[in-house]
Amino acid sequence: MVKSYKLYINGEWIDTDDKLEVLNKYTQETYAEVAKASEKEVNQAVEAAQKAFKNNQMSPYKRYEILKRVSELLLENKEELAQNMTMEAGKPLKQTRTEIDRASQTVELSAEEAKRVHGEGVPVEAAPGSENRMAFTIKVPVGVVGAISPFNFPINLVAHKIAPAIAAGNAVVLKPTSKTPISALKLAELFEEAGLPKGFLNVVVGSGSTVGNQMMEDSRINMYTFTGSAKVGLKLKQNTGLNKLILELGNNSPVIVDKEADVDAAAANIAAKSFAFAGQVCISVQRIYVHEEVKEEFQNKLVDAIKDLNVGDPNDPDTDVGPMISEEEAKRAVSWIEEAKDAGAEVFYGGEREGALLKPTVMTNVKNDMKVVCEEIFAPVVSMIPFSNMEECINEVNESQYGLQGGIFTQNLDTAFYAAKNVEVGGLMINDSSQYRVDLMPYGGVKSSGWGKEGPKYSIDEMTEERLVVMNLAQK
Ligand SMILES: NC(=O)c1ccc[n+]([C@@H]2O[C@H](COP(=O)([O-])OP(=O)(O)OC[C@H]3O[C@@H](n4cnc5c(N)ncnc54)[C@H](O)[C@@H]3O)[C@@H](O)[C@H]2O)c1
Ligand SMILES: O=C[C@H](O)CS(=O)(=O)O
Repeated sequence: MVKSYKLYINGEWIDTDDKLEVLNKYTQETYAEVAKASEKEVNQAVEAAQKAFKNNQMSPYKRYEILKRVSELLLENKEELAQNMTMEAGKPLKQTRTEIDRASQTVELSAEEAKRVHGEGVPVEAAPGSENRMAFTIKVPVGVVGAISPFNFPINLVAHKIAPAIAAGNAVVLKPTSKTPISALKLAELFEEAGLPKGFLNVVVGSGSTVGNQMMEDSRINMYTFTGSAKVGLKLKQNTGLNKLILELGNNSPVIVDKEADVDAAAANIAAKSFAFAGQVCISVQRIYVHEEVKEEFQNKLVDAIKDLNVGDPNDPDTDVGPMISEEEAKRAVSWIEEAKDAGAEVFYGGEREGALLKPTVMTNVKNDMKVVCEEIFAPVVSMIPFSNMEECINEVNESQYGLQGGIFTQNLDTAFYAAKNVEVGGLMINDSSQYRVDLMPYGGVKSSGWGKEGPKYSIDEMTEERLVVMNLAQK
C-alpha cells in the first residue's frame, strides 16, 4: 500500500493537492507519496519559523531536554526508521541501522552542547584609556535557519542541521531532497513527540528549482546551511547575498598507500570504505595513489577484499553494496568509465551494471584529466594511480578542485606528518581512508568542497553570532 505523508508547518501536518511519488530504490515501485509545497506553504513555513523565534525563546535547558528526548526516540524507533530509509534510498540495511545510531548521537551531542553556548571575557581594560571598562561576548542565535539536505544520509545529515540549530536557539525551515524526503518527515514527527514548540521546525518538500529557489530569495531567512553538490552549492553562494552560509559539498577523495604501509590493512580498509552505499558517500575513496613498490601486492589484495563484499538486495542484512540512487545515475557512472576506457584506461575489476546496481569497480591506467579521476564520480568506482615520490604524489593529490577529507597509509611518522601539513583537505586520516567520521568532530572541506564546519559544537558556532558587551563603569 502506498503511504501518504504531509508537510510539517507551524506544528501542523499540512496536505496539498500536488504530490511527489517516492520510489523504493531497489524495486523501483512507488511506495509513498508526499504533499508538495507550493509558494504558499514555503511562505507559511518561513513565517512560522520567524514568529516562533521572535515570540517563544526556549531556555537552553528546555532545548537540551527536547533534543535528549529526540535522541532516545531515534533509538526507540530504530528498526522502522532504518527500514524506511533502506526503501527510499536503496541503502543497505546494515548501513541504515548504523545511520540511525549516528543520528541519535548527533542529536544527543547537540543536546549536550545546548548547555554550553557561551561567550568569553574580553580584557578591554588592558587598552590605554579603557581602564574603567569591562567586556565579554555572548552568543546569540542567528534567527531563522534555512536548511537544504541531500539524498545520501537522509536522517543523519538532516539531524546535523536541525539539532545544532535548535540547540543554539534558532528556528528552522528544512527542505529535504525530493529523492528521500520521508526520513526527514519522520524525524520531524519525533521532534513533535519530544515537545518542540510549534514553528521551531518546519519541513517543506519540493524540488530545488521551486522550493529551494524560493528559500534562497526569502530575506527572512538569516542563515543557510546546505549539503549537496558543488554545482548547487555555487548557486546558493551566488543567490543568498550577504547572508551567512555553510556549504558542505562534494569530493573525489584521495587515499595514499605508501611503500611503508601495512598493505593488508590498507587493502581491507579501502575495500570497505570505497563502496559503502555504492560509493555515494561524499568521503568515499575515489583516487588511490599507490607506491610503485607495493602496487601489485596492494592491487591483488584490494580485489580479494572486494570479492568478499556482498552486492545486491539492500534489504538483506548481509548486503554491503546495494543499488545507486537511480538507474540514470548508474548509467552516468558507466558512461564515465567508458569515456576513460576510450582514452586508454582499463577496468581492472568490476564494471558490470544491472539496472541501478553497479558492481564495485577498480580502474587502472587512468589519467588525471579523466572524469573518473578529476570529478566526483559518486558511484562504486575507484581509480588506482601509481607514484614513486611522495612530494610529487601530494602535488598531484592537490590538483583536485576538491578538498574534503583524505587518507594516507604509512608506518613512517615523518611521512605521515609531511602529508598532514601538505594535503589540502579539511581532514586527513592517518592509517585510515578518507571515509572516517564520528559526529562530534569538526567536519567540512576546503576549495570546492565548501566552507564552514559541521559537528554539533562547530555548527553551533556557525549558527550563532558573537555579540560584544562593553560596560563603561564609573571611575572610582
Ligand atoms: N560535504 C558533505 O558533508 C556532504 C555530505 C553529503 C553529500 N554531499 C554531496 O552531495 C552530493 C549528492 O547529493 P545530492 O545529489 O542530493 O545533491 P544535490 O546538490 O543535487 O541536491 C542537494 C539538495 O539541493 C537541492 N537543490 C537542488 N537545486 C537547488 C536549487 N537551485 N536551489 C536550492 N536547492 C536546490 C536538492 O533538492 C537537494 O535537497 C554529492 O556531491 C556529495 O558529495 C556532501
Ligand atoms: O556523504 C557525506 C557524509 O558526510 C558522510 S558521513 O556523515 O561522513 O558518514
